Amino acid sequence: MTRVKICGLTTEADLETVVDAGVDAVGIICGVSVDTPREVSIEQARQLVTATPPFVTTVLVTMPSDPDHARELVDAVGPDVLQIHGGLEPDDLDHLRSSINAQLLYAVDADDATNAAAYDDVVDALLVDTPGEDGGGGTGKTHDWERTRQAATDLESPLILAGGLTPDNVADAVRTVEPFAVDAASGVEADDGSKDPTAVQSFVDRATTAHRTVEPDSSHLP
Ligand SMILES: O=C(O)c1ccccc1N[C@@H]1O[C@H](COP(=O)(O)O)[C@@H](O)[C@H]1O
Repeated sequence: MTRVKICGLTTEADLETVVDAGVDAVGIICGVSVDTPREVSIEQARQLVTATPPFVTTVLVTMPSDPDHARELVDAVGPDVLQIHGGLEPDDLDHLRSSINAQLLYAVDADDATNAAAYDDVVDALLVDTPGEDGGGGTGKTHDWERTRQAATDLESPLILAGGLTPDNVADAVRTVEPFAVDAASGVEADDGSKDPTAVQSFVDRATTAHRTVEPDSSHLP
């Protein structure tokens, strides 16, 4: 079954919303070089990680200036997984992975998914996203899922599909790409930026049942 991560929690109310909906992982954004309403302070990130119940994976999403910066954030926040967006080289990630007490996930640009192979051996999972020009995520933009599916066939690492996923398109995305997991930030938010309970529940339900959903057969209709 496809796993679900919901990203960009900023409050304990968001945490409760997504945990109640049955997510597998929660994303907390801290230390990014782009302007985003989803970024929290190190202290808030640590509190959200601490408040997360057992059996829910905590993911620290960051854009470190260098591997030392990433290590400091992991030590301060204590997540289960570190998700890196931005320009670290495979060698940097290889060293980083062996020196942190967390698994490592690297976000690759869907426009450059062939580049993912260079990172395949040095991370625990690859996330394919539709980043902005500044390299950050949370753009709410989808990409060519067929191309991502093709790129994924050559990869050993579990693939996490991100970029513009919503309750309306996630089932189609799962059936097209067949990812290990899906990840959404902006597509499940209310107007005030909080995680919308109805949208989050619908996203989880549709992502996890996508392969069971049979499209209505209209071939017999005139
Ligand atoms: O969400 C952000 O603001 C963000 C900022 C900087 C790096 C990553 C960010 N979010 C990640 O972007 C993708 C997809 O977001 P969306 O669903 O298109 O809004 C997701 O992996 C988030 O973890």
